[in-house]
Amino acid sequence: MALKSVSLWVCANHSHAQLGVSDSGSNRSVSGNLRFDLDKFRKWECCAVLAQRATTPVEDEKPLTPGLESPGAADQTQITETRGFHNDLNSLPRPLSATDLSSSPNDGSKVRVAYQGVPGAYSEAAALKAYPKCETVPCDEFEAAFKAVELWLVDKAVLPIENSVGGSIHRNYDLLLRHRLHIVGEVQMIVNHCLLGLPGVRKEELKHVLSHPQALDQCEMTLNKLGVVRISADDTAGAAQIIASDGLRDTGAVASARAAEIYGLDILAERIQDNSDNITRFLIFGREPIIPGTDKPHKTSIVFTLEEGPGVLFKALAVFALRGINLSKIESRPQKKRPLRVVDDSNKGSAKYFDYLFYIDFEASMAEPRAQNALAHLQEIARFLRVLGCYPIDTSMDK
Ligand SMILES: O=C(O)C(=O)C[C@]1(C(=O)O)C=C[C@@H](O)C=C1
Repeated sequence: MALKSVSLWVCANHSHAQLGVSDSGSNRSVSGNLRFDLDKFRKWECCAVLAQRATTPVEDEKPLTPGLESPGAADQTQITETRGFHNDLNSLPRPLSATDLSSSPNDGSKVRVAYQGVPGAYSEAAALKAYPKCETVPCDEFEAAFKAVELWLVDKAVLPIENSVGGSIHRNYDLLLRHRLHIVGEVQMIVNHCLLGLPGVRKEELKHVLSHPQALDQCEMTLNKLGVVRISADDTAGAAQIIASDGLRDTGAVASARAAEIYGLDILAERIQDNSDNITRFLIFGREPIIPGTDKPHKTSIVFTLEEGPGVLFKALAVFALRGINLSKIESRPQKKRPLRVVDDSNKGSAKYFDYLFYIDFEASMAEPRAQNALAHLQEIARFLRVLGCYPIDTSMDK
């Protein structure tokens, strides 16, 4: 079976997306129209070209069946013939559909996913929740995970963005502006912290507790009762690893039950978080935006800045209220006198000064006209506006 290199391209046009496949082996290319209104999505998401490489067994190619996308698509499909094209319908590739454009199968079996921390970190568990069969790739810092995606070392990165007790993790919002990645999904997870110690150690013997600062904050009351000194670590599982490798008998770690298993520690106490509903929301970042649908509830994340003046924020928020769009998150961050390097569409960075950055998550898909109209309206008011991503809402916690 001959393996040939196939490159897939999508080019958003005014009222639809042009989509094509070129096959370097036979030097032929096929293009067609994807019946999907990408026009406004493209404008906001800057998805002028989505490119992806695939290696496809040529014998597996299926016949081209115009009209797969929706009734009436057949009359819009064009086939461009180049050298070596033969008129055998059975050997033609089938048209790509919007679902083909997500670069991975649903179980994530071919996906490499970066996360910050070491094995056993909650971020790794979040990556496995999003892509159950993925290969997880530990990174020492958030930024390393962003770079790993940009450099094609991994396919995705899963990073924490907010916690129901600790609030937002702004560092990751800042990194989003500095890197040209897109939010392609979210994962919500109940985080049940355990107190871990070396085998045989009792919790009364502990003088110090080591963990990620967010985890220490989430267990404040329990740790106060224990009267231990808190020490910050890069991540929860990293804390467990240090205790195991350094044999620290007077030090415990706040980490997951899985970290206890991996590093051979005892679980001295379970569910030690102050709030039993301790939920962390993680975002999945990818190189290309996903094509938003309307088949399931979607969320769109944006960041914008406004001119100084009375009522400007009120006007900005009204663009959503007027269209009945629910906001699930709003956050402002002072940026005064702090230049932010923002990467533009040409991938060049420039230092910009903003008074405040406003981050909003709203519950609508960019495929919906009301969302497109709201953003068109917002752009009239905003000095800077970027769509960070449009992605399906993780409803698994609601069940
Ligand atoms: O340290 C970990 O295990 C992480 O995945 C990081 C992190 C965070 O940054 O919020 C993730 C979930 C918990 O809220 C605590 C820590």
